[in-house]
Amino acid sequence: MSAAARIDDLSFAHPGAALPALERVSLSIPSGESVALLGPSGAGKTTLLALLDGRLQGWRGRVSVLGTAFYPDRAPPRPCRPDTGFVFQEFALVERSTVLRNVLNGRLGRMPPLRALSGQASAHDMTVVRAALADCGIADLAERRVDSLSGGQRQRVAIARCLAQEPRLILADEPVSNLDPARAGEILSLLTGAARMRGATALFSSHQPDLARRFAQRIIGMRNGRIVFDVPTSELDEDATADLYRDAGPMSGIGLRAVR
Ligand SMILES: Nc1ncnc2c1ncn2[C@@H]1O[C@H](COP(=O)(O)OP(=O)(O)OP(=O)(O)O)[C@@H](O)[C@H]1O
Repeated sequence: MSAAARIDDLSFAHPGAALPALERVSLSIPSGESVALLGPSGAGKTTLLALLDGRLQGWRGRVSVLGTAFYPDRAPPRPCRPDTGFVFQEFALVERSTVLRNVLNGRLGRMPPLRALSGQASAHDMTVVRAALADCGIADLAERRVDSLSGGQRQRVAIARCLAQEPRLILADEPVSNLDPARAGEILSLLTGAARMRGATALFSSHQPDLARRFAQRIIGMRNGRIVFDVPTSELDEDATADLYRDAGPMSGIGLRAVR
């Protein structure tokens, strides 16, 4: 199977940071699979996702995403950007705008520049947006303002916006850490199911090994900026997972963020 993303011997330190956030990382994300990134706070999960999203510069090593090589001194070429979608933990929605408008924003990267500037959606854009709303179970919320929605509904909007972009690679940074366990399962089921239906690859980070096991076909464990294991879910070892979080300190708690 071809790789949706490939990283070879990559190291990266955030500007001004004393220690590298990623150290000698090599991995390959198989095309069409759902893959989970596990690891305590500060392990480097967010940094790895930002790298694959083309937002980091100044790294050492080799990176290619969906067959396009990235370079450490420049942003990825514009035409390949809409192929990667990102779902943020904090949703990153326009709160005072409607659900429909937010999901339509996912189409902007697919529109010709002039149409994107004027926000004029084509009939095809609307068809894709309506399908994304329906797949995420929020068609009936289309005209509601985002600031009137619950956390679970907001995350559905964020996923619908990402799907409207028609990405081939979906990156999600702790997409369920703000949700209760039942909602968290629903949202991960939605995210990985929608990716599968579209033949897209999904890579999501999580602090919850049980959810990673349920929804990922492959699990990558990280600690201190390094990959500790990278295995099919069926081969995930309980002890290896426990070791990942052992003595990780108070920063490893679910939902806690590293100090930036
Ligand atoms: N903007 C930044 N500037 C300096 N250091 C940073 C920055 N962002 C992250 N770091 C550091 O890089 C390391 C990796 O952080 P990262 O956020 O990638 O970890 P994480 O595994 O995603 O953690 P969490 O689970 O808390 O989100 C940490 O030591 C963190 O403090």
